[in-house]
Amino acid sequence: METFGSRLHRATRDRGPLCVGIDPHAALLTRWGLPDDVAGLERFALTVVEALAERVAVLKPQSAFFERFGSRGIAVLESTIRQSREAGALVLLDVKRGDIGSTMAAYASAYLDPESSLCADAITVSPYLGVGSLQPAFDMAATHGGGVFVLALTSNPEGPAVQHAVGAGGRTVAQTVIDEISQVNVGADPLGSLGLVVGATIGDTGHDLSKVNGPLLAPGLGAQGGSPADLRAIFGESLRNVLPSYSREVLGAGPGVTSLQAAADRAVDACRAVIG
Ligand SMILES: O=c1ccn([C@@H]2O[C@H](COP(=O)(O)O)[C@@H](O)[C@H]2O)c(=O)[nH]1
Repeated sequence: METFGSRLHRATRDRGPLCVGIDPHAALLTRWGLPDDVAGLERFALTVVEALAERVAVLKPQSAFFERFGSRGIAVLESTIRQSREAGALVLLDVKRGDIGSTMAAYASAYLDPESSLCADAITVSPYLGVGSLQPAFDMAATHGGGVFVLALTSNPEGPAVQHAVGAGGRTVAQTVIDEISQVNVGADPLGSLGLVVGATIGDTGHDLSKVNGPLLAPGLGAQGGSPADLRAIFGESLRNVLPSYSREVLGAGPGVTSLQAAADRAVDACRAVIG
């Protein structure tokens, strides 16, 4: 079985280093001329899939925008995941789960077990209950060739108050998360399957990402003010492992399929110019 790290490495080599978020904001539905209801949600999500799933390496549905429509929104999320994967994109479900280990095992079944209708290639998780509490998700990912992206240095301005706090050992909370994930990825080739989320807006914080040997998801590009040029200062020599992520910047080009494709092409070209 091919690991997620290997599949992601191949996808970004073949399609370019780009993740596009599927974030059906109410404002975007309106801008696309769609109703803010389940029918609008479905049209929006499946238009993005039609435009981009055969084109970009990774699609990242934001679960919150589907959950807000209840069970019918979840049904749209299921079909969005399934159709994206069938068309060849890797699906990173941005769901930011994190809980005590026994509950985490249920989340892992929901999102990383191929038997589940919500199974994605990878998910985002929060390490706030301790990186060790995420072990059931790491185990499920390893068993089925999935991936897990752990929040480390998030793109929002509130993040540093927690993530830059220094613990008893003199390391920041974020560096502790980075180091624990780095240990799991030791020796993985070409890339580990455990990734980190490091925002494109954070600037040079002095955190050491050099040993991660796993994918570094960089949200915050475009709408939040980050640009591909900012990635160099944040990631330094780890730049080759960065997966830049845009949502509103690309989605704002819709509803036309060709306009969405052109926006994604512009984004991947800008990222390639920095990452290679
Ligand atoms: O640190 C983080 C972690 C996740 N996100 C998510 O990425 C997208 C960003 O959307 P844009 O429209 O490109 O701003 C969104 O789903 C966030 O929940 C993040 O922004 N920062």
